[in-house]
Amino acid sequence: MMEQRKPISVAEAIDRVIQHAQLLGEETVNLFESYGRILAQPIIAVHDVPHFDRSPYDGFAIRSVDSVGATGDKRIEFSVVDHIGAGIVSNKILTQNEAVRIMTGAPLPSGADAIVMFEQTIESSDSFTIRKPFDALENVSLQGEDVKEGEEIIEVGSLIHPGTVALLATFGYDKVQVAKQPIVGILSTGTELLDVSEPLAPGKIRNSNGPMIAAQLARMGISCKMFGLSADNLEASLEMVKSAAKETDCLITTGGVSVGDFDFLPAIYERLGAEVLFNKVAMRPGSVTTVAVANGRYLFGLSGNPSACFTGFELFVRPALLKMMGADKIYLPQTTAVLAEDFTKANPFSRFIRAVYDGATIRPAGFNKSNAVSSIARGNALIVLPGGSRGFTVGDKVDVLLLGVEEGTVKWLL
Ligand SMILES: Nc1nc2c(c(=O)[nH]1)N[C@H]1C(S)=C(S)[C@@H](COP(=O)(O)OP(=O)(O)OC[C@H]3O[C@@H](n4cnc5c(N)ncnc54)[C@H](O)[C@@H]3O)O[C@H]1N2
Ligand code: MOO
Ligand SMILES: [Mg+2]
Repeated sequence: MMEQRKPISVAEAIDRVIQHAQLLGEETVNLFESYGRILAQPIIAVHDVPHFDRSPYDGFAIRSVDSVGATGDKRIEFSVVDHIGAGIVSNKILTQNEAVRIMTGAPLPSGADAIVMFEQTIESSDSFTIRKPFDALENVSLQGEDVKEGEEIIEVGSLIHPGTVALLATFGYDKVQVAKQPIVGILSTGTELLDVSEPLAPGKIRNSNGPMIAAQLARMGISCKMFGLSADNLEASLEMVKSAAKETDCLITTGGVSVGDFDFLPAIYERLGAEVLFNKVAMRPGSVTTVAVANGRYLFGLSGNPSACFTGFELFVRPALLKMMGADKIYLPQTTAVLAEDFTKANPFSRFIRAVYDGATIRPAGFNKSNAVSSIARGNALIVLPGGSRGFTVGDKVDVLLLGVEEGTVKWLL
């Protein structure tokens, strides 16, 4: 008789998965290769930024005391004693009514404490006049105004994005300590599967899950080992899973996890002596998603149905891999949006609907069954409807999970 599987909630399933994440350790990479990695050391300011007082404008550096009393009728004149651009240090010490012609980014000369913009002067050959007094430190970019030495600016576990790279460069990190990345394998099971380049044949379909998961990993900056295809044969699949698992921290299989006569993953987990964390989740699609652990390695048994496979990756594989790298934000970004289309179907389980989100409203991305591939391609987000609900209509506020931000919008919205 067929085993009865007991569904657990999505939250419980995610919890069980991430509890088994083992940290992978650290490595050093070049700054130029650090984008997208997880920071393994905090960024602590090793000096003030900027580390000297500087001019934020093109103009003249003056002593503010010399500008006292300046008006439109009683302009005060300064004589220009030096001329510097960014990167040059003036060796002049300003005395009464002297000024240095100074460009944006250049250090304030000794004695100077204010900057007059070109636009605030009337210039002659070696002098200029001003029509208003300047306060001490007026128009000065002060040492440490951006960052103070010793400040912790970015925490361990942060994703390195272009701004992080700029900060690392500022402090002279040409090498960066980052978390090691997991070695992830992908094995697509199914006698019906053809390689992408093969011509269609009766009853056969091309393997779309394997390349899709490789791209989902690539979106996280993680590469993978492709173990190809495995026909539905218990002994052969068992050998492939065994040898692939040996080479990986995390092996993702697709297909063969349900209750069919040729669904061999449950038997494979048993033969491996793997601990099955769950084999039924109260969600659609992806209810048969199975996660097991053997010898400290993850075995993700994602459903063969493309939409279920996609969703299983985003909900379970993604946070597990991020946790292995010590990342601090392991879950998909969430928001709420207004439904732009009725969704009246009942939701006995939590439902994840591939959807198109435009920054305000959201609508299902077309044909939305578990076996759909077109809606994964059209969608950029997932609508999340709670189990036990039904009858959502236009205008209802719904929960949304965002899936990557590679793509922009068609229109400028502000
Ligand atoms: N009696 C029951 N039947 C089914 C149940 C159930 O509870 N009782 N669950 C259904 C649900 S829900 C899903 S989802 C599927 C899951 O099936 P498997 O994970 O075992 O996957 P397969 O049977 O191998 O394939 C399902 C489907 O997906 C296609 N497929 C498989 N691999 C790929 C691939 N790499 N690329 C593209 N498409 C793939 C495959 O041809 C099948 O059409 O089971 C239901 N049945
Ligand atoms: O696991 Mo199935 O995707 O619930 O449709
Ligand atoms: Mg099956």
